[in-house]
Amino acid sequence: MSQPLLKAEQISHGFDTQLFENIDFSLASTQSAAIVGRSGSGKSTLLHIFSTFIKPNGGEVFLFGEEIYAQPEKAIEALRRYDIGIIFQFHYLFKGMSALENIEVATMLSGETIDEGLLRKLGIDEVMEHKIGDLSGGQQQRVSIARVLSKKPRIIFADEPTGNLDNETAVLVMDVLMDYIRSNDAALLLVTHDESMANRCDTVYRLDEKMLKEQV
Ligand SMILES: Nc1ncnc2c1ncn2[C@@H]1O[C@H](COP(=O)(O)OP(=O)(O)OP(=O)(O)O)[C@@H](O)[C@H]1O
Repeated sequence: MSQPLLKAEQISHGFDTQLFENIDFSLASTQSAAIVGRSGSGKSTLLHIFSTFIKPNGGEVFLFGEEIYAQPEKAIEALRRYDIGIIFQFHYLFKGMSALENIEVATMLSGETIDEGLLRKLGIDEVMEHKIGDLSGGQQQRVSIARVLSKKPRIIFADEPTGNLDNETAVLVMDVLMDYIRSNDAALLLVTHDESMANRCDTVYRLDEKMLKEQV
């Protein structure tokens, strides 16, 4: 098998109390994985650790073969800009700008072009000229997903990407994410409370009692 895009070894972390200990994880290209678990178990924290945002108290995280937290901040910023796609609960769209301008910011920074087909698939092609502040929460969520995919990341980290969406739109967004990783040799790591979305991934892990266990 090819080298994993993401590999984590012996990850331990906590704030006031220890959240998890000695977690090993890996994800190869075209693979998808979901992390489920009760609220407060540390799923989002683990996702932040895997995606360059929190240096763990113990262990190492390798993205594309390089240990993230051993690299200078500039290299970490370049990873965020070009190679990883982040769909988090609070999507960082510029409210005063149009949907199109928001996506253009990402494509200009990464040197990619906007994929019109993707906008159509997400059902947002007709709201591209609208200001973000005039769109519904679900539309904003889909603009933020289009923005992430338009920069052609090699790995996508998503925290409740379908949280704001009705079931039909959630299914559509999962279809788009799955198509994307297959056709771009990318990978998807998802944190969700929605078991039906989790079950669409190749592997589902449960974070429980400080451990990450594959759910069978
Ligand atoms: N920066 C921080 N400083 C202190 N405590 C934090 C910080 N971030 C998270 N925590 C705490 O760590 C615990 C785990 O939080 P986290 O958001 O990772 O859980 P989660 O499993 O994703 O929860 P949910 O399913 O509700 O989103 C919580 O008790 C939270 O309050």
